Amino acid sequence: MGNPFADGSPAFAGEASIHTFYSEASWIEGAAIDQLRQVSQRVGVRRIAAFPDLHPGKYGPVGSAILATRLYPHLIGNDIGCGMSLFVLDIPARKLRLDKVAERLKALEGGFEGDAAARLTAAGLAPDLYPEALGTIGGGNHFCEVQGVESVADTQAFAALGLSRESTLLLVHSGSRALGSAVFDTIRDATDGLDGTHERATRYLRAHDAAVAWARLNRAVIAERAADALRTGCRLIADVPHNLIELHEGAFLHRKGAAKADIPVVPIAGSRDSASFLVRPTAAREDALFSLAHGAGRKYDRRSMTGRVGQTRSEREKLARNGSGGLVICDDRALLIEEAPAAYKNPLQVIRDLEQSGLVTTLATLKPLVTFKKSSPPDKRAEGTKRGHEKRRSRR
Ligand SMILES: Nc1nc2c(ncn2[C@@H]2O[C@H](COP(=O)(O)O)[C@@H](O)[C@H]2O)c(=O)[nH]1
Ligand SMILES: [Mn+2]
Repeated sequence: MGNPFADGSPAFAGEASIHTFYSEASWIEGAAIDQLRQVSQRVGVRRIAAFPDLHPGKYGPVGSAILATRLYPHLIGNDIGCGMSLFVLDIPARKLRLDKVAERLKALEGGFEGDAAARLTAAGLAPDLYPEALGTIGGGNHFCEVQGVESVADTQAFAALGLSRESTLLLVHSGSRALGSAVFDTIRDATDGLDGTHERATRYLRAHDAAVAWARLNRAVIAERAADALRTGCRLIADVPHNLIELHEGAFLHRKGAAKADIPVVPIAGSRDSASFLVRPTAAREDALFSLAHGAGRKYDRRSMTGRVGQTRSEREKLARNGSGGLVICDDRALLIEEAPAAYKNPLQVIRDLEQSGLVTTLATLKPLVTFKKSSPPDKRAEGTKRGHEKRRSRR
């Protein structure tokens, strides 16, 4: 894999500088580098930071932060506000029986039975803003994962967060569900981006901000539901969105699969069969556009996973477990294959590159114990989304 920007120095293509934070050892697809170049040549794009989880996306590079004087909703796509929230559960890992945890987490399959409208209102959102979807994980690679602590690199900093080797963590990856898609639908024709002063841009940004807040609340409700199912409590350690737009020095900072790094600690996901990490962003890094890798990043796209793994029954059975005895709950065979650990890059290399670039120090390495992935048949998924859109449209 060619890596023309491996030294971390800016390369210029068009007007924009591209800073990369990955080494030659990282797996970077040529198609992702092509996307970086294309974005760098777009009107108003000033600076780009690209991380070791970089991979090609539908509308642009995933694993990158892009500063532009023009607004590009397509760089973010439909899952506005998607992110990772890390919680600590009020139960030590040694007390967990994984088969029981797996059984109980199946409660996440259904909808949230609490007062969604009240939760939305309390979060400053309209009570009728997709209450039916609140607290649900969604498909794709969204997940809710119970994790143990594999090792602690900075005991003091870890303890300051109220965490120890004994802790049980819960990592929730989800976004704004059908709300984000509906917001994106309103702007889908704006493939050349928008002038930020235009009224359409203002309207999009208002709806975008609501979707970001909705996604954050969604992760919190998912965590509460998981903790309830496990008959315990939970406390937030960090909520870190990785698909969003923020204002930065009068320009638009687009993060697509790039974690916000201007917060104290950031979870970086691996896969359901590899380590995830809790890191501390080192300092305000303007060159990295105050961002970090958000995960391992895809090595193979979903479609190309079919045929690569899960060919035999025993291979499929293996996919429902991880290498260290952890469990995976996913009754959708296609999803199990599309999201197999082999679909992802090596998260250790991602962390090595971030550390070597001076962007993070690692606090702890976390290991997957039970991974819950939402799985409803594809026809139901499409139906749910369509229904959501129609409902919103009729309200407008
Ligand atoms: N700990 C786990 N990490 C996972 C799992 N499935 C995917 N992943 C990681 O999350 C990011 C999310 O990517 P996004 O672009 O869709 O936001 C991905 O890069 C993987 O590293 C899992 O089951 N457990
Ligand atoms: Mn995501």
